[in-house]
This record gives sequence, C-alpha cells and structure tokens, in this order.
Amino acid sequence: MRLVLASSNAGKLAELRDLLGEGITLHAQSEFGVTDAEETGLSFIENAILKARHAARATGLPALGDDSGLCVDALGGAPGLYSARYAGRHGDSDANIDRLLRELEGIPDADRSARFVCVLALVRHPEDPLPLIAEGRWEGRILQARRGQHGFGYDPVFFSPAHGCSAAELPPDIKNRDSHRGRALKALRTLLANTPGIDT
Ligand SMILES: O=P(O)(O)OP(=O)(O)OP(=O)(O)OC[C@H]1O[C@@H](n2cnc3c(O)ncnc32)[C@H](O)[C@@H]1O
Ligand SMILES: [Mg+2]
Repeated sequence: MRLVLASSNAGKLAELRDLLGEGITLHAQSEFGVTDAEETGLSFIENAILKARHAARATGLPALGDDSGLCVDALGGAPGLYSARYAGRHGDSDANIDRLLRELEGIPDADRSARFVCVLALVRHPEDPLPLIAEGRWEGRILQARRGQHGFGYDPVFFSPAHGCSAAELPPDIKNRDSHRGRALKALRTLLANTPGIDT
C-alpha cells in the first residue's frame, strides 16, 4: 500500500517509517510539493483528519495525518494543540522548550505531570466518510532541564517514569515501542487488519 504522510515533521516521518515497516510505502508529502494544511481544528482528532484530507486531495493517494502534542497539567493542558508553535515560531523546538521551562519555573517535580498525545487519521480518499482513527498517550513529567540527544521536539524535557529517563535518552526502537506514536500506530495496525478493502 502506498500512503502519503501528511506531515512536514522529519522526526515523525522517521518514526512512522520505522513503525509502519515494509507492508506500507510511506511518502513524505514534501515529495509531492504539498504545503502544510491550516490546523484550524479544536482537537487533535480534527487536525489529524484535516491534514490527511489535505494531503489526499493534493496527491490522489490515501493519506495518514498525525496530530500530536504535549499536554502539561500545571498549564491546563498547554501547549497541547499549539505545541509546535508554543514560543511563536513553528517547529522551533529549542524556543518551545525554553518557554515551557520558563512557564514551569518553581513548580516542584510532583506537580509537573504531563502526557504526550498522538492521534493518527488515515483516509482512503479526500472525502472518506470513515477515516481510521487511532490515539496513543504517554504519561510522564517535565524535567527541570534538558537530558539526552535522541528523538525530537520536547523529548529532552519529557521524563518517562516507566523508563527512568527522558524520551531523548531512549534509543529510537524503545521510544517507538512505548511512545504515544508507537501506541497509536499499534492501534492503527489493528484497525487496518480488521478493515476490509485496505491491503497492507
Ligand atoms: O503538523 P505536522 O506537519 O505533522 O508537523 P508539526 O511538527 O507541526 O506537528 P504537530 O502540529 O502535530 O505538532 C506536534 C508538536 O508536538 C511535538 N511532538 C510531537 N510528537 C513528539 C515526540 O514524539 N517527541 C517530542 N515532541 C513531540 C512536536 O515537536 C511539535 O512541536
Ligand atoms: Mg503541525
């Protein structure tokens, strides 16, 4: 199955390519010159569907949208949907992390709980009335300072109690097994296996 990934995030593309494996050939939307969709949704689900439909329309291929983000309890769930542009410039992870650490200054570890959320939406064509939707979450807390070199985005400040380290200290295969994206993709694979008419 050929699929276009409705994302311009290289970190996501690398992880989803590893996770999808051989059955599915994943094309980055940039290969078709597709520009980013306007993320006007008020939920991760709406944005994931909107991105997938946009890429399916532009390429004529089935499309996979990934809308994800970091939700911090002490910030009422922020940065959430706005994780990519939390500091004002889209995709500037360093500035985003700096702002996050500033907002949490003085907050003790016990009150820095957070979770990563990833929603995947697969549409067979732009008007698909039944997109396949899968969600994954990863519970953790925000560190006081960056740790680790792996991954992307907020990984250096996301501490996973289940692993005893930050997401950026995890080797890619362990992160892919246990992360919000890994969990969402596992759920999507189950949906795909039980959906007639989609060959993977
Ligand atoms: O919309 P697309 O083109 O997919 O790319 P994007 O980077 O804008 O992606 P989102 O709108 O879904 O925003 C996701 C934000 O959450 C962050 N994020 C998502 N998954 C992450 C992960 O596994 N590790 C660290 N940060 C992550 C990422 O850095 C972005 O800042
Ligand atoms: Mg985005």
